[in-house]
Order: sequence, then structure tokens, then C-alpha cells
Amino acid sequence: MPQEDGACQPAGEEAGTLPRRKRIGIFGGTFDPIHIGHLILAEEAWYQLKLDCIFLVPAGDPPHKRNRRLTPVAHRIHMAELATADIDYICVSRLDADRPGPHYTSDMVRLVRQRVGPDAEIYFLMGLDSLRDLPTWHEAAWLVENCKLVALNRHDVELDWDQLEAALPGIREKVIILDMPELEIASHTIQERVRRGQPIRHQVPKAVEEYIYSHNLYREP
Ligand SMILES: Nc1ncnc2c1ncn2[C@@H]1O[C@H](COP(=O)(O)OP(=O)(O)OP(=O)(O)O)[C@@H](O)[C@H]1O
Ligand SMILES: O=C(O)c1ccc[n+]([C@@H]2O[C@H](COP(=O)([O-])O)[C@@H](O)[C@H]2O)c1
Repeated sequence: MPQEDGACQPAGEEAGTLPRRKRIGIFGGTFDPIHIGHLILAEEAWYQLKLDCIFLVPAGDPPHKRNRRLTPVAHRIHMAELATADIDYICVSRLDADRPGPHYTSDMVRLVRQRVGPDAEIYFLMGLDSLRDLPTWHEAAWLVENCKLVALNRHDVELDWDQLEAALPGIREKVIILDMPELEIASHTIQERVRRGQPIRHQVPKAVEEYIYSHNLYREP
């Protein structure tokens, strides 16, 4: 498992070429719970962008979900660790869990930058719905300037590029859009399924399914 100082897998430098800059992915989310859609998103970004490692950062206090009742972050981190235990390029990070909220992404990216140094390339990973909502984020223009934003397509999400460009001029040129198998899986539907007693066996890793049942998560409306 990679370390939080960015000392992750070898960068795959080839003999005789200049060393390439380390490529760090950051994948922030509520992860309530982490599911197969998240894992496939991370894997596609890792593979397509040749990332060295990905910090998966559960937000203790995600700014846009302050009106929702969230599962305590300790459970969400535990499930993320179980889901990624055998994925050597993912490190579950407590960066957002161990500091006071709200957990703005711009602050988190600054903290990661301090840890990985000025030379690393930072890629912030998200689903297309997050990119659509980006203009409402804290310091969104700073994020566009200071990290590479990567959006992976998500079932049923249409992006209005003109609207996005009007809010954040220049974003169209900067954002990286990647394809991934589109999965109609979301954390809130997994919660609903558990509440109704419907199976979730193929939507979350087995260890996460067992954790949800053994800790009685998502039973109450
Ligand atoms: N099935 C999916 N396909 C592509 N991107 C996804 C998918 N599920 C989540 N994401 C992306 O992962 C990031 C973290 O998502 P989050 O933890 O909020 O999960 P979620 O399934 O969207 O949750 P909820 O259903 O509660 O909104 C977001 O950028 C979101 O767009
Ligand atoms: O910085 C912001 O203003 C901001 C607003 C909404 C979401 N985010 C981040 O985006 C990531 C995905 O959020 P969510 O709510 O879809 O789980 C997570 O890391 C949040 O902290 C960040």
C-alpha cells in the first residue's frame, strides 16, 4: 500500500529517458458506502492516466451533504479500507477525517501538495455529476488552475458544457474526460436496498457487505 507522503509504486521510468513526474490521483467522496462504481472509476483512471497511486479520501463533513445524516466517518473509512485492502495502488487517507470540516476539496489538495512536493502532478478524480456541480464548489476556479480535473462518465448524467464554461471559463480545455463502464450504482440506492432487505452482493465487495450487516448499517430510514 502506498504511503501518504507520496512514496508509492515505482513511476515506471524507462532507462535512458528523463524521469517522469510522479502522478498522484486524489479520489474524494462520501463513500457511504464505497461501492463497485467507485472501484471501477479508480481503476480506469489509474490505468488510463498511468497514475502511480491514488489517495482515496473519505470526507468527514462533505460540504454538499451537510443536510444529510451520514454514517460516522470511522465506519466509512473502515469500509473503504476493506474494499481496497488488495489494491496496491490505492491508499485510504484520513486527511479529511482528521481535520475540522467542512471538507473543501481546495484545502485538501493543498494538504496533499505539501505531502507530495511541488514536482508531482495531481489529478483530482470525480464522476460527471461532480463536474456538473463544480461551479458551486468553494474555490472552484483555484481547483481548475491548480490540479488536473478528471471526470468519468456516469449513468444518466448530461453535461451542459456551455453552462460550465460560462461559470468557469477555460474549463473545457483543461478537464480530462474518461470513459468507464457506466454503472447504475450509487451509495444512496445501496442504503435503500439494505433498508428494504434487497441484496447488494454484487454492488459492494464481500467484506463491505459483511461489514454493513454486522454493524447494522443503513437499517433505519
Ligand atoms: N457509479 C458511478 N459511476 C461514476 N462515478 C461515480 C459513481 N458513483 C460515484 N461516483 C463518483 O464518485 C465520487 C464520490 O461519490 P459519492 O461517495 O458521493 O458516491 P455516490 O454513489 O455518488 O453517493 P450518493 O448516492 O449518496 O450521492 C463522486 O465524484 C461521484 O460522482
Ligand atoms: O470543495 C467543495 O466545495 C466541495 C463541494 C462538493 C463536494 N466536494 C468534494 O467532492 C467529493 C465528492 O463529493 P460527494 O458529495 O459527491 O461525495 C468529496 O471529496 C467532497 O468533499 C467538495
